Amino acid sequence: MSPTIDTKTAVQHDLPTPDPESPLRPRQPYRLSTLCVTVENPSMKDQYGSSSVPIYQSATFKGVGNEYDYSRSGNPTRSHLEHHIAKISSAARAFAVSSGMAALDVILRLLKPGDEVIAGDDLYGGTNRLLTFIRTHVGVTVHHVDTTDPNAVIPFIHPTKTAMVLLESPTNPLLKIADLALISKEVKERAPNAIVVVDNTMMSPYLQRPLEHGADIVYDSATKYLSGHHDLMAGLITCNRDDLAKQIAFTINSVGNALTPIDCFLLLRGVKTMAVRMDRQQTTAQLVATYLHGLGFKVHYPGLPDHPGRDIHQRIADGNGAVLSFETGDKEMSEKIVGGTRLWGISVSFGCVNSLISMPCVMSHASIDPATRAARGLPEDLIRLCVGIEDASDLLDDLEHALVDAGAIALSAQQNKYVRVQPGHAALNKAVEQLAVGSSSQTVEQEWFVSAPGKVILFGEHAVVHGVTAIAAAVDLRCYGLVTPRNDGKLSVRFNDIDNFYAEWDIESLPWDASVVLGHNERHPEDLDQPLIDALHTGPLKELGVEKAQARNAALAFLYMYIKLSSAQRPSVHFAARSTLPVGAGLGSSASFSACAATTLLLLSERIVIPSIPAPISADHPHLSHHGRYALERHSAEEANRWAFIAEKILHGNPSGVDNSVAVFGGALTYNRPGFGKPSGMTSIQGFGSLRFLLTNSKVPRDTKKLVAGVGLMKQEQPEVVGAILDAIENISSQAKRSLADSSEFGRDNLLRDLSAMINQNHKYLVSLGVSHPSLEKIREKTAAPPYNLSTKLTGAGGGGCAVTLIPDNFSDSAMKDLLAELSECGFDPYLTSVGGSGLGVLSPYAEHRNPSANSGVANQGQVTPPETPGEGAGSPDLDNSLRVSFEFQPVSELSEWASDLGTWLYV
Ligand SMILES: Nc1ncnc2c1ncn2[C@@H]1O[C@H](COP(=O)(O)OP(=O)(O)OP(=O)(O)O)[C@@H](O)[C@H]1O
Ligand SMILES: C[C@@](O)(CCO)CC(=O)[O-]
Repeated sequence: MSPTIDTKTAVQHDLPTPDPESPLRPRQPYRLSTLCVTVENPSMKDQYGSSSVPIYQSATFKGVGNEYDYSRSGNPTRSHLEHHIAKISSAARAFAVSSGMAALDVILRLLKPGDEVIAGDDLYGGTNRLLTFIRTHVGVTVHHVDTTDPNAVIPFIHPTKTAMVLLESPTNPLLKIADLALISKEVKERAPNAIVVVDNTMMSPYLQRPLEHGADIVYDSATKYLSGHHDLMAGLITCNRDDLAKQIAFTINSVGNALTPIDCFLLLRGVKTMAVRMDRQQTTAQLVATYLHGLGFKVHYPGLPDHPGRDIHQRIADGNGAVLSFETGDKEMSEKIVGGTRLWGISVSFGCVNSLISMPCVMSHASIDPATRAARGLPEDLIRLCVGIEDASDLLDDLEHALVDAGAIALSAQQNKYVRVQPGHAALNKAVEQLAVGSSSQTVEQEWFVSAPGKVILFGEHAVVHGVTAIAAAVDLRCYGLVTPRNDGKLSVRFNDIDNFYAEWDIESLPWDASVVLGHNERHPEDLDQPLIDALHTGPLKELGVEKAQARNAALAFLYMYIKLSSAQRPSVHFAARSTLPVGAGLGSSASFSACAATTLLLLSERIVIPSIPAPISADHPHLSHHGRYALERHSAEEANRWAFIAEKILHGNPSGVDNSVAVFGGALTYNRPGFGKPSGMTSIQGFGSLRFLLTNSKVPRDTKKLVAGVGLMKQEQPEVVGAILDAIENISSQAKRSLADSSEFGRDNLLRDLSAMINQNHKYLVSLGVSHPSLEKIREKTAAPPYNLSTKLTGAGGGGCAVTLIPDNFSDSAMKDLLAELSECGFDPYLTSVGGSGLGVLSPYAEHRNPSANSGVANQGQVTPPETPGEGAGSPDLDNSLRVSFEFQPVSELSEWASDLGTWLYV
């Protein structure tokens, strides 16, 4: 028969040491976190077995000679609490009073006139105030000494006069450590009648139990960690000595400051979660202390390796607590930081589940006069942080914002992190970010060369703006972006493809003040910063007339991102963009331009970084597999895509995001815009790469922004008609997605036949949306005519631009030649393209990856014209080694080959 456990007997076992279950396997005493949550008092069983201690909200109790008669003297809820507190404090007796100060008051009433008290010099302001009162009103002498140094205490210990030594460890707010054990021992030896009293509020019994280290009385402001929610005031006194307990009980009863029943209940409830709260709070406190310390602030926290007294603390306490303080070196700056946080509440006190920030000298310690504060080494600029249970990242983020806003830290481009701004430079704040060697903009040493593909949309253009699935793929035509240092305080751009446009600006003349500054890790909000756009139009772009709309828009997108991404460094650079794509022809030139501009600026501001070169697996194993594909990290690609989308918003008005996603991620994908109540994002399609397409540029200029807006208006005016068209296009995209996914089962011929039919169908719907053009219809007509019999649709925004024609596998070379000739005769530009290639790429910055034999100089020297604008590029320190001239003057037909010859490209 298996042994049965007599639960009734088990329940009656007193805590914390239940009887052993067997002599061979003795049970351990419960750990403190178990004790905290286990509120049981075997001698006070509840008559109904209530799970939580009832509130005996009664001033009096009936009867004579019973245990309770009047709540000032005793109350059952309070007895429960006191029993529980004694249990978790290694104490024989505990008393609950109305506040921490009430607890100290009760303790100080043990003193008589003529007694001497030794107290710390870094005490809580309230403690200090009460000590001053008893000094002046009771005739007690108080010696304030540095209790963190036992040698400073010893000379003040008088064998008969010293009646009390008042200690606190760690001290508040400087977190100084007192060796409670050593001082208790010294006091006992030198003044046997003196009592050692410890204020344990900073630690709570969970982390430190000074009675175990020789203290006679310990008190806690239970308003702090014990209750944990700043919803009650309470003080606790614990001791192991009967004589002291009797006197304390007498005082509490006489004075009438015992804790009320409801507060006893709340406090008991709080204590149950104390261990989990404190664990979380001190873990985060360690992170915060490490963060501030890493920035270069003087931080006071026993968890830091260089904290004085750390070893002593570790011997006495079980943790470092959740209060820390740090110095900024400037009181005004500290005030700004304290006022600048949102999550950290400005409040006195500590120990709450919510994080608090304060300046002790103007708040909790304001009752100590400034001279005394100075004498005790309490810095006026000290900020105290009391860490709560919020998400650590949110707390750090909030603090970082406040530090940045107050000018206490600034972004270091070299180190790619925030660093402390030395006090005195604080007033420069924003300017500090611009501080550079010799000029207000930062010196840049490196060139960055990037590229991104254009795209062809096979199904779903326009409809994708309104939530329909689009299917698109990267084409083998790309935009290239090159950023070159100038270092003369100027910023310049050249857009070769747009009338060889060139402009330059003094960096300081840019409208910095119009921009809402983003933190280093902060995302751009969904909406564009319209005041910045307006300021760019009326400022740096003012000179450009309406006829330069294309260049104006491209410059606007670039300057907008430059201001948003570079406000900390303001690098003096030249940005050049060139494309092998036709600009404004529906092949996503704007998205690939946007991806290039965004990526160069992200690299310059070090918001994205190129991963270090992996060690070769073996001498003959190449560093980079897949021709550099997947060498750029996913999160860098996502960041580049987010910023490319911002630029697209400037260029396009209401982009769906499909173009920039293809420009960054490459390949072929289905794309759904978020915000339409269905799954959004992209999925890659494998079968697309084998398809052949002919792209024919009608060369009819059009404006994507206007075309997209036109469809939007039509949808507003005829919601049902447009809604039905959108549904039909969704059907086509979904079917195409399935066919492409199943192409192996489905059969190649069937796939091509189906796709052809869907291309024709999709085009018809685009015609009904009003985005075709006679030139596009002519291309369709030519390609559909015998002997070609091909299917063609507009691609991209339509209204002109390009048409895409699907080329079946069996389409002969001679037919292709004829078709190309025919289209060219009509004045169109046909391109045979392959799709599904790489997305965003960065020319590897590592010397090992550069091709030493590459002709980085100008191809076909004879054809090259040197820069026309006098002085243009004068700021470039080292044009000989720069790619700039070669890049800008390379014939477009050779651009792609020249770029790939330069070295290894790292792709998304
Ligand atoms: N190489 C480039 N240099 C500078 N700006 C460029 C370049 N390529 C594109 N742009 C900018 O993008 C604009 C073209 O965007 P638009 O959306 O009209 O065409 P697209 O992106 O080629 O077509 P779609 O969006 O239909 O695919 C240009 O007017 C210019 O502002
Ligand atoms: C017309 C459109 O669908 C494609 C432009 O290339 C617009 C967009 O998706 O942003």
